Formats: sequence, C-alpha cells, structure tokens
Amino acid sequence: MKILYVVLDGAADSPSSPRRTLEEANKPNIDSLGSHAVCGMVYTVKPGVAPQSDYATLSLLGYNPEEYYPGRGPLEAFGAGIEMRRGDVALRANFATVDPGTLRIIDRRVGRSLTSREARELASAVDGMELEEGEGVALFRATIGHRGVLVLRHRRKPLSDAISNTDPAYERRGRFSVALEKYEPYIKLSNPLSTDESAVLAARMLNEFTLRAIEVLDNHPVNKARESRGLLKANAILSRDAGVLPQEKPPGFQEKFGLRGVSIVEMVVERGIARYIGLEDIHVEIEGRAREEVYREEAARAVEALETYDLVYVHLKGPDEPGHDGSFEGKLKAVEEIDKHFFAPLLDGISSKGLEPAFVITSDHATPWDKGAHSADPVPLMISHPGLRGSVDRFSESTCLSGGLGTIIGGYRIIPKALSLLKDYVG
Ligand SMILES: O=C(O)[C@H](O)COP(=O)(O)O
Repeated sequence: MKILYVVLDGAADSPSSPRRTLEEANKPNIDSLGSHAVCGMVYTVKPGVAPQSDYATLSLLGYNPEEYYPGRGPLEAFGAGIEMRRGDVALRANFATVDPGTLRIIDRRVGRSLTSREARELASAVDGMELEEGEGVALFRATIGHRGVLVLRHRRKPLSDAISNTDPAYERRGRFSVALEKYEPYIKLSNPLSTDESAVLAARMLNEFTLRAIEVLDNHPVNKARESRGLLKANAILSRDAGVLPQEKPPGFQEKFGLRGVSIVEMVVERGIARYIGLEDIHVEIEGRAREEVYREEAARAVEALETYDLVYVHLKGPDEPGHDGSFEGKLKAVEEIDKHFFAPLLDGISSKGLEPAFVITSDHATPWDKGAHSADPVPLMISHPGLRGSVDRFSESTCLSGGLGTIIGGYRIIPKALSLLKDYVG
C-alpha cells in the first residue's frame, strides 16, 4: 500500500468565519479524489487547543505530542542543523520590528519583508553574543524569512526550558504554546516557570540577549539601509517555545508503522520533525522561486518518491500565511494554486506511472483569515483510494462535518485509521 499524505497548512477556517476557503476555492483536482473516498473532521491535537504547526504535525505523523513533544525550539534546531548539547535551551525566534524605547511591537514579522540574505547578515551580528559576563553564549541562526532559531548555552551550568516566551502572540501552557488571537503588543521579558536555578538562569540569559539584540540590530547597516528605503527595521528578536534535548529519541517512523516514509516539506520546523522521527527528507528549495515552479517540483519529487517509499508526507505552507495576515483572497489563491500547480501534475504523474496510492488530505490546524491566528477548530480529513467505496463531493468543512469518519480526536490516530481502512476495503 502506498500513501500520499498531503497537509495544507492552515487551510481550514472556523464555522464562524464569514467565508470559508475550502468551501469556495476552485479545486477540481483535490475534489476529484472524493470519487472513492471517506471523510470526517479531526482535532489534530485535542479540543480547546489552538495548536502550532509543530506539535500538530508531530501528531499528524502518528506521534502523540503529549508523549513525544520536545518543544518547538529543538525541532527548529534539528531542522536548521544546529548541534544542540545537553544543557542547552533552544527556542523558535522571529525577527520583528519594535519601538526600541518602549519595546512596543510594530510588526512581529517585519511585515514579511525581510529577505533571507538580510536575515543572515543580521543573525551574524548577534550570533555568539556573550552573556552572563562571558559564562554564557547565544547561538543564533536565521532560517526562512523572519524566522530563526536561538540556542542558549552556559559554559558550566545546565539550562532549563521552563521559561516563558518573550513573544506575546503565543502563550506557554505547560509544554505547549498556544496561539493567542488578542495580546498586548509589547515584548514580554521571560520569567522562570520553576524556582530551579537552571530556569532562573535561562530566563535571565534570554532577557539579556533580547535587550542587547535590540541595541545591536537597531543600528545595524542592514536596518539603516532598510529604513532609507522606507522598509520596516528588523530590530528585535522575539522568542518562544523553549525546549531541551529530549532524554531519548522517539521510536522511528518505520519501526512504529512498518512503513518506509519520506517527507517533502517547506518549513525548517517540519524538516526538524522529519529528522526527529527518522523520516527521510527530500528538500525542495522554496526561497526566491515562483510558487508554481516549487509546487511542480514538489509534485514531481512526490511521484518519484512513491516508487521507493510506502508513505510520502507533503506539507504545503501556502494557505497559512495569508490566514495569519487576514486575507481571505490570499488563502483562496493559495489553495487554488496548490490544486492547479501541485495536485494537477501530481495526479498526471501518478496516472502516467500506473500508480494507485491512497491519499490522506487534511490540515495541521485552522488559520481562520478573519481571526489572523490559529484556532482550536477541527479540520477536514479525506482518505481516498480507488478501492474505497463511498464518495465525497467536495473537500470542505461542511462536507466532512457529516462524513463517515466522524470526528477524530488526535491526528496521531489518522495513519492507523487509514491503514486499517485501506486494508479492509482495498481489493
Ligand atoms: O509561519 C510560521 O513559522 C508559523 O506557522 C507561524 O509563526 P509566526 O506567527 O511567528 O509567523
């Protein structure tokens, strides 16, 4: 059995959204998979949680985040190829625009206008910053656009990840951070979430880095040049989701499911997840390339991979960013582009090779465009294969809400469900 598992990042909206992307998008290729399919809804983590992509994706790949989540920081570090040491703390970071005097956040993504070249130059100005009078050090790596990874290291003492975020848009709740729809737009200094010296020290180092980085970045030539061109300055670094090296690695994907898996993903965090669970990773460069060109290459690589692997996991970022930016038209365009430039060539390629994989199609979370943030809403799920009886007229929330799969709680249940369904029904 071959499975093509495709995740449309943030594509779902909320029942209360005035317009819903999947309901309105012109997606004939995705919908054509409904001719032999079953569908339902899924809470990728659990009801009441507006998940971030990282632990939602870990769940979709069959790993219950309550058991296996190491924190977003380490997953971003794994994806960025940073060698963490025991005692380090890693965090997801954003370049942002702030008022240096008041720490008010003007834009927590620098208006999505930062090029990766600029980000790399700015990163090198704060990478290696000595903290705690030389006893500690900050390692910083720019990844994609406004995104980066911060690793805090102390020469003599272990650091704890029990520290709060300086990014106010995500609130730490136990091991997980949840997206907030509303928040005070000011950098929040980090607090230790335990009385251990390792947490107190880590929070102090994070705050020292955060405040000194503003001084360094605000006067950096890259920002002076950006300002002279009327662009926002990337003069601050917001951090969230601290984590430490997990005590042990999770069971490998092939060991867990008996399937040889490979991933084709676009963000560093998803590449980190692939490495964390032992999925092989096919890298398709996205930066500086037209979306259409990237989708067509991803489709070609997926078809090729189906000849070698049992499960090909494809994670397409497209709809999430316009969702965060409050653009219904942007989300609609993103889903239609994916249908036209990824699914159309994918289905052609599969048919020309005489392959008959099953499809699992879903989202990692809803990013309702009218909220501009992830929501706790369940997302639609469709499982399709020529041997399945049943049909789904449209991959959308309203259709899947009444689908035969019902509502699944926990994305980690999808692969076992698909395997059992396909084993029973596939002739
Ligand atoms: O785009 C990403 O990296 C995340 O999905 C959203 O993170 P952000 O809100 O910091 O952009």
